[in-house]
Amino acid sequence: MSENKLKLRVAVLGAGKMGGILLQAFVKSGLLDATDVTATVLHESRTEELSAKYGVTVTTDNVEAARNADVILLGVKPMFILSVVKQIAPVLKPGALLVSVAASITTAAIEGAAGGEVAVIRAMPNTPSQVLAGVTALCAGRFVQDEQVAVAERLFGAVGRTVVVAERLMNAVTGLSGSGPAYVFIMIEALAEGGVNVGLPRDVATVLAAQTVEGAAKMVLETGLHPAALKDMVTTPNGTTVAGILALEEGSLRATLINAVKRSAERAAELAG
Ligand SMILES: NC(=O)C1=CN([C@@H]2O[C@H](COP(=O)(O)OP(=O)(O)OC[C@H]3O[C@@H](n4cnc5c(N)ncnc54)[C@H](OP(=O)(O)O)[C@@H]3O)[C@@H](O)[C@H]2O)C=CC1
Ligand SMILES: O=C(O)[C@@H]1CCC=N1
Repeated sequence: MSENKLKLRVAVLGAGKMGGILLQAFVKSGLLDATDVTATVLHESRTEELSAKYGVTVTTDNVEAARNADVILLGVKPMFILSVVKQIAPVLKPGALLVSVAASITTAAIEGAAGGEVAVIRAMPNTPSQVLAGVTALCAGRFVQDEQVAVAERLFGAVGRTVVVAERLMNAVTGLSGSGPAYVFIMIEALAEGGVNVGLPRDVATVLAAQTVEGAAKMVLETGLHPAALKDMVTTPNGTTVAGILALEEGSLRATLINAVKRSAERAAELAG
């Protein structure tokens, strides 16, 4: 594993839900040593508990955390990101790479806040990174070298899949895979509820629902077949599945999911201000 390590110092500024998941996953995947990672949060009262939880130093001092870092992962909410970048700009090492996971905020806005020719990569990861099954879209700002894109691909590649997209597509990515785990959790919860409704114990129903979602997703990714072709393989003429599909169509599941992605992407565009 050690030959696969990334020997870089990483500061995670804003180790909340997404930042915390990523830093733990980078260490869990073996890519980073915990000793090479520092993290910050806003509230001093949380630092001790989070240091113990994450196994890395956690403080409230963004400037000290950023000072020696090769990669600075910005995990604060979109509305705070530019003020954090302005705060750390004076201490950035030459060649330091800023990686923002904030929805909506452009690389140009972050470059502007940094006040110079700073390398900025915008990333949109998702929470399944916690179990190394995430997917992250990346796009590079104007001052990013190819090797820095490769570093970001190694970081996020260690916790799932990566895709590189044009920056104008990042809000669309946010609407699909950034927010998407929440939609799927709701679907799993609802499928399990359906199982309970027809007599299954809840724990069994939840395992059946979650494993069915994982298995179906794997078939799409591993066979390369169109999802509709895989759906047809399940659907026996005059059988049970087509009866269930009729209920889905009556409930407009497709239109509802299409709308969910659209509304989330629109909200990402709105948050950019
Ligand atoms: N949650 C998700 O699934 C995803 C989130 N994102 C992006 O990740 C970012 C964070 O979202 P999320 O993790 O959900 O939110 P959280 O509120 O869980 O995390 C934000 C963290 O930032 C910390 N923070 C706030 N201000 C500062 C500051 N000035 N300096 C240092 N740390 C600070 C907070 O500290 P404290 O804990 O003390 O309050 C908190 O830990 C957002 O920009 C979001 O768009 C991207 C992809 C997916
Ligand atoms: O809800 C949000 O704004 C963040 C961005 C993508 C997922 N969570």
